[in-house]
Amino acid sequence: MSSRPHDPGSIALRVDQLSKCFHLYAHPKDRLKQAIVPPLRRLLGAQAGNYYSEFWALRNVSFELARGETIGIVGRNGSGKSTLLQIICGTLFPTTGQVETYGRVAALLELGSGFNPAFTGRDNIYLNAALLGLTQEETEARYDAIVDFAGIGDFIDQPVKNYSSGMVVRLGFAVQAQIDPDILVVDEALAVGDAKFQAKCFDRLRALKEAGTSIILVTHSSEQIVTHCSKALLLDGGEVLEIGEPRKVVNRYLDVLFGRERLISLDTLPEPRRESSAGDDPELPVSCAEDVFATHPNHNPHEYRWGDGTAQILDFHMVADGEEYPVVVRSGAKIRLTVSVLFMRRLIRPILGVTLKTKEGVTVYGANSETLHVDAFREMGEEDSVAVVEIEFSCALAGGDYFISLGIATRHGEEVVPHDRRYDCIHLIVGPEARFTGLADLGLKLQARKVMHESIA
Ligand SMILES: Nc1ncnc2c1ncn2[C@@H]1O[C@H](COP(=O)(O)OP(=O)(O)OP(=O)(O)O)[C@@H](O)[C@H]1O
Repeated sequence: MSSRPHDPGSIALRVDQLSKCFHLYAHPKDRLKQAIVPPLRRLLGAQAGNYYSEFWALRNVSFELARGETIGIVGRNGSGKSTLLQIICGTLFPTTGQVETYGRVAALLELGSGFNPAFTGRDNIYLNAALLGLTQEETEARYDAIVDFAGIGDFIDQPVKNYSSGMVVRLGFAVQAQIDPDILVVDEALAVGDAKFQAKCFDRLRALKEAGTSIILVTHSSEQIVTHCSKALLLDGGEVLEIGEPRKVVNRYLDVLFGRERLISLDTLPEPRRESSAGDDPELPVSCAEDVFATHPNHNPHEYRWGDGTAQILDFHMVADGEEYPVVVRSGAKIRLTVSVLFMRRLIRPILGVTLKTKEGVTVYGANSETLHVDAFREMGEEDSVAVVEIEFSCALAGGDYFISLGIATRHGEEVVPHDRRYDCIHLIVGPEARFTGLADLGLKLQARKVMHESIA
């Protein structure tokens, strides 16, 4: 681990081939044996065995972070996120590999990290700031801003042990974020604060980023990753599974969380059998025999598709205000989507899901045939049959780009088995709309009436 005051160009952090091995002891006494026996045996020239088993929490992790860049780190519980952060912050040593940081590193790692519970909030501010390398004068200059940001009122003169967990996080974030660090590490701690405080923290993170601070954000929230990060890294079993564009990494993370991992990719999905008993019905706007999904204008060529292929979403037809496959949709238009699903094998109680997201990946709406209690769809799934599904919704959205995802899955107990997931497969462009601001049209009604002075009297 090395920390340098000047950055070579624009790099704030370089993690190179980082690995961390923990020694696990089956019994506490094995730790003592390990400290004594192997060194003795080696001294006597004998072969020395070990009393522990090795556990690699991180393996060959490499990435770089530029100045002003925000990286989101995601992964299941136990995937190695905290271990990585601790090594970056210098509180844990790597087994092999290197971390180079350029400038002052501040970290909000866990509740109250760095706080002495017996001291008051005020004392802890000075203590923490000193640990982060600030002089007494520098801390005094920032003191009011820190207290103001934390917003914990008179509690600032109480010992930290009397604080609620939310108050500890507030003070912790206030100190770390007001000292203008070069690298700020935020580990899930923000999840403890209330929504208003979280919004305030993200405003502060935005200001820091603009001033050149690089941020490492560990969170289980996919939305935070796509909204706040310029890139993301997915850890699984201590290894980097994916790094790059946040939306892509988050999609992969969702696979890992909900889908047992990607089973069959788009390129290797088995060809639908053309002799499907359903055949093609000229009365239907969608094909029931061939996968022609990608031939339509609204198809997104960058869709992310995976599943085990035992059911396949073959085709879609979209109409908005009577126009087929519209280039631009009017805000408020009625959209009708017809989708065909081919069951290659018998599936019990299939579920069809629909999600609509902004281009940044924020979910606007999501529902499926189970949550909507569409009993008719539960009965589908006979081998070689095709289900044709009609979906209708009102496009009450602000102008902009949106993506629709479709998915077909079944449930085996708690586990969801994905058969064909087509993330972001349909691109929807909503035309500009001046009636409202924000994301969705809630149909707000505003009425006014004039009340004359006489009628008040
Ligand atoms: N000191 C330790 N000794 C032994 N094993 C450890 C130690 N610290 C962490 N581990 C193990 O290393 C793995 C990675 O742990 P880590 O806390 O980094 O995961 P994480 O991704 O942060 O998980 P979470 O999302 O639950 O916080 C886990 O299997 C954990 O049990």
